Amino acid sequence: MVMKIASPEKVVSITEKVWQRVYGGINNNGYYYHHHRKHRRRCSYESEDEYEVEDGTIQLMQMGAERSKNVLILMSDTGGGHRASAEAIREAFRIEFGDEYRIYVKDVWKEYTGWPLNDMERSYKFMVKHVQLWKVAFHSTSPRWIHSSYLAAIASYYAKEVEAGLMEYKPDIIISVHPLMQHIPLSVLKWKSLQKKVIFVTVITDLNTCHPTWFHPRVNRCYCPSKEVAKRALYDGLEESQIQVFGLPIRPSFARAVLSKDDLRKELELDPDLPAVLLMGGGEGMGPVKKTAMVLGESLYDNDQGKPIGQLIIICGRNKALASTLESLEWKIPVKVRGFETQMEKWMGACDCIITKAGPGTIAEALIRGLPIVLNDYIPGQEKGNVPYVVDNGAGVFTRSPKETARIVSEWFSTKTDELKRMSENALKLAQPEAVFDIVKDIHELACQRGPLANIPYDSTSSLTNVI
Ligand SMILES: CCCCC/C=C\C/C=C\CCCCCCCC(=O)OC[C@H](CO[C@@H]1O[C@H](CO)[C@H](O)[C@H](O)[C@H]1O)OC(=O)CCCCCCC/C=C\C/C=C\CCCCC
Ligand SMILES: O=c1ccn([C@@H]2O[C@H](COP(=O)(O)OP(=O)(O)O)[C@@H](O)[C@H]2O)c(=O)[nH]1
Repeated sequence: MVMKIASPEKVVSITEKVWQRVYGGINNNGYYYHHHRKHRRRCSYESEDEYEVEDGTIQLMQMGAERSKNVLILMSDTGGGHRASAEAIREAFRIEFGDEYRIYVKDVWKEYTGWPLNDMERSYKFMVKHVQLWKVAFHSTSPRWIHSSYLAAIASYYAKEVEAGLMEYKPDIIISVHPLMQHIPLSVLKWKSLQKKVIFVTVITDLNTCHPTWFHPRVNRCYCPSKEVAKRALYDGLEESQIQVFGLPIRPSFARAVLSKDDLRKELELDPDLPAVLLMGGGEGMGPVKKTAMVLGESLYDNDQGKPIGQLIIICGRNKALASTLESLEWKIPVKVRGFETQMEKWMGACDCIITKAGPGTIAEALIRGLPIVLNDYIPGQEKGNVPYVVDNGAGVFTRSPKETARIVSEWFSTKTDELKRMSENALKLAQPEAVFDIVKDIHELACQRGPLANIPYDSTSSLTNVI
């Protein structure tokens, strides 16, 4: 590309200003712009004419266009699914766009605000342990006037803190992967007149019966993992143009890695021949894991032949008490007890079926690996609809009874191998491994449509109040 530049001195001084504004100085390599053109997907709004320096303004805009865009992903560790989706998005951005985007995954509430926002993990754990309490909280906050007024009050109370938290990362794009992270940041952006400058999208991580706090009419996009969720979004007042249905974002290691079961079993030190069932309960090791493990320990042992017909892998997530209890037990069959695992794709890839509570992340991952699913529990509200999603599509069964669970798995491993195979095929039909890539590409399109990066007036002190 040929650029028409008024004078080198002028370019350097303007460039310095831009870099100072954006990063607080010139970049390390002394590069200004179009040094990263190798990437095929860069926004294509640059043209020869646009580089012509009529005045400083155009030049400033183009420099801005060539810096990395800052993407802030808002999440909270209420369960393991929001972080898993946030990490999936970060990784997909890296794979697709290299250093064109700089990604921050943050729980801004926890870092910057006070009670109750900074304590959601604990409150959520407490409420789902007392499941009736959660049920009441979920359903009583569903009407829009209730949650909107509640969240508006919190937004005004913590406006300064939220503003500081958001501005710290100077986001060009904000992605929320949490149901309680639409209203408050969007209110703050509105108050600061930044709504037209910062792209705000929601990536919903519930497959069906999600809470209406996910749907905010002022988002640029709302990515729904299923048609059912998209219908709810429309019903709640979002426009069709705001909605995209790609699937639930799952870590690219699930979608892209080619894994051989034999190799994985060797690597994970599992029995190479015995069919394997994976038992888990989300990131927190919730649900009837212990009881189910104990019954399975008996039913996967063939007393007549005096040998096991299957092996059991139990992933307890962050539930350390569960892991240590299970480790202390004696087993007749091969059993592996693990804590929080970071390479879930390997454990799932080594197994033949899975038993889990109806967590959307685990379900979507299991579908990609073609694992038939026994759902043994669900959290009322947001996880309830995941049960028909799996069962009606023939990818699994639901039972709360550990005995029934053990019977089903024993049959899958002995007399009903055909059923196991059929369900595995149905699971693969439902899987959407490319969803996370479709989502980041669509966000990239939005960024391109927005044109060269706006000079968002983020001040290095991280508070906007000084500059607007
Ligand atoms: C007028 C009477 C009102 C009575 C309300 C009673 C109490 C209010 C207290 C709490 C509000 C509860 C919020 C309900 C909306 C939650 C929306 C939702 O779907 O949340 C789900 C997430 C967890 O994510 C899910 O995890 C699952 C697995 O575990 C699974 O992965 C699923 O896919 C995920 O979506 O829940 C939360 O994050 C809940 C956080 C709980 C915060 C409690 C804070 C309590 C104190 C005050 C409330 C402050 C802010 C909330 C504002 C509530 C307004 C909606
Ligand atoms: O040891 C573990 C246990 C769980 N997970 C991941 O945590 C997420 C759990 O999300 P889900 O929506 O199933 O349930 P939640 O934990 O939110 O209740 C899934 O991506 C799991 O693969 C993980 O990475 N390591």
